[in-house]
Amino acid sequence: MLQLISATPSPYARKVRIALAEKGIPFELITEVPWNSTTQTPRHNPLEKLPVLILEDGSSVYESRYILEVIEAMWPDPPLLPAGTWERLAARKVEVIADGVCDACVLLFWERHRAPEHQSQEWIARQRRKVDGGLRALAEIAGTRDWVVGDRFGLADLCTGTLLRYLDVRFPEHPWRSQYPNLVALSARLEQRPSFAGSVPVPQVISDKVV
Ligand SMILES: N[C@@H](CCC(=O)N[C@@H](CS(=O)(=O)O)C(=O)NCC(=O)O)C(=O)O
Repeated sequence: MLQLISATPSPYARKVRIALAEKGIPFELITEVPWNSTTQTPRHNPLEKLPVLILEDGSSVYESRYILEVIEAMWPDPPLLPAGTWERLAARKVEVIADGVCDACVLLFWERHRAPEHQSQEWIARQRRKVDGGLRALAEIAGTRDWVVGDRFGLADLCTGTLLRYLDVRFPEHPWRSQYPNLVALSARLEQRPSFAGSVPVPQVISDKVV
């Protein structure tokens, strides 16, 4: 059976969990804390990051964007990408923005884990700008349409939804809910999907010293 190495707060792993669930593909969920020395992740990804999709032949696929491409190629129906070239590229651009905001959140999270005297306020401000700028761009793209790109659920919704709920876990004080009512409505709609309801992110316990 397919296996997915995941972590409870991971927005990147949630992207894959949702994609597999939307396509009805059964898989074994292996929940890890990649920050602890006990993690198995490095055995399957030389970059030591999850998510990692372990295929039936034991080979491993990593990097969420690439994992989703492999899933789309192996199990094309229902498609998560629009058929038209430019709509497909528009969905990929939304993934770039959403992943970039998640990346900035991760950097912010770890900077704040440093002792106060070692935290760089300039670095924190820089990551915060990326989060704010990315959210602004996503709110503009999403508008008040039912779906972020195209006329049905797809990759752009999957990435935007996972990012928004991740903010609640890693950046709960961010005012996006008061800034972007259209994103609040989109998130609420997406979280009602069984694929989202079955993969709600929660914080994890990190026992090792990471930074
Ligand atoms: N670009 C990667 C990012 C994956 C990533 O950063 N994963 C984190 C876990 S989480 O932040 O998603 O919860 C990780 O494994 N980090 C371990 C490490 O960076 O060594 C993807 O999209 O898959």
